[in-house]
Amino acid sequence: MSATIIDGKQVAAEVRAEVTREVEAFVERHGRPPGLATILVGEDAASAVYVGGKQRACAEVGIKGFDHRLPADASRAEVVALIERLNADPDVSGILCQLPVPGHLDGVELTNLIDPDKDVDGLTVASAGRLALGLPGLRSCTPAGVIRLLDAAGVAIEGAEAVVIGRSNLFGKPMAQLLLERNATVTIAHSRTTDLADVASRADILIAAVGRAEMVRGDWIKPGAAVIDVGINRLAEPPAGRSSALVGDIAFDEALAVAGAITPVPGGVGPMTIAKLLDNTVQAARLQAGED
Ligand SMILES: Nc1nc(=O)c2c([nH]1)NC[C@@H]1CN(c3ccc(C(=O)N[C@@H](CCC(=O)O)C(=O)O)cc3)C=[N+]21
Repeated sequence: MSATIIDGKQVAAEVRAEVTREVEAFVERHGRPPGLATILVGEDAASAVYVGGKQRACAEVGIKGFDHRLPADASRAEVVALIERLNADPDVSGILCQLPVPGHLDGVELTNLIDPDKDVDGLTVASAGRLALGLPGLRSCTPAGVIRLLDAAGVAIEGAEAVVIGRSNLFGKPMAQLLLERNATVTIAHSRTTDLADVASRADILIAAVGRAEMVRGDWIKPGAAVIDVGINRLAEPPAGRSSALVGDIAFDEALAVAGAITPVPGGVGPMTIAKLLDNTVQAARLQAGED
C-alpha cells in the first residue's frame, strides 16, 4: 500500500483561480482591485524569498501589491508609522508584517498594531479571539490552507481523531481550533508530551509543525491516516534519492508506506499558505467595501 500524495500546488492553483474570478468581480463592482501590503524589515534571505513569492502571487491574481522594505536597523517608530499609514489607506485591504523581525523589534507587538479588518495573516489578538469564540474574522493562512487540503483530499474531519504536533500561536493553536470548529476530536501534542509516538499513532489526521527534519517516523502513523507536513527544514544538500534540500517534519518515504494520504515538502502546505493569503485579502476588501 502506498499513500495518495496530496498535491498542494494543484489545490493552491484551484484556490488562486477562484480568487482571480473574485478579484475580477470586485473590480467590476468597485472600479479598483483589492490591495495587499507586505512589510519586510531587514535582509533575511528566506524572508525575502517568501515576500517575493507573495508579491508575485498578488500580481498573478490581479491584487495590487504594496511591497514595503525597511532596513534591518529600522526603528520601532518607523515600523509603527508605516503600519498606521497602511491601516488608514483605503487602497490597502490587507497588511502583513513578515516574521521574524530583527531582534530589537517585537513581532507580536507590531503585528498587533494591524487593523483586525486588514489582518490577512489572522495573527492579531483580535483575530485569534474571534477564532477562539467562533466569531467571523480572518483566519490564519496556513491552518486554513490545511483544512482546504483535507477537504480537497476527501478526508472526513468530523468525528476524526486529529493530533496536531506543535502548539505555536502561528500554527498549532489556530489549527486545533479550526479542526474543532469542524467537529474533530483534537489533541495538541508538543515537546513535553509523554510518549509522542503513542499519541501520534491514535491520529486519523496527523499534522506536524515542529521544525525538526523528519522527526515523525513511519511507525508513529496509524495505517490509512491523513498526514499533513507543515515543517520546512532546509538541509545543506538534498538527502539521498531526493531532488530538494527542503524536508518536512515527517520522514516522508516511511510515512508514504503507511499513511492513506500525505502532503509532500515542498509542494504541500507551503503553496496553500500563499493561496489563502490571497483569499483573505479579497475577503478583507469585500468586508471593507461593506459587502456580505
Ligand atoms: N507574517 C508572516 N506570515 C506568514 O505566512 C509567514 C511569515 N510571516 N514568516 C515565515 C512563514 C513561512 N511561510 C511560508 C510561505 C510559503 C511557503 C512556500 O511556498 N513553500 C514552498 C517552497 C518554497 C521554497 O522553495 O523555499 C513549498 O513548500 O512548496 C513556505 C513558507 C509564510 N510565513
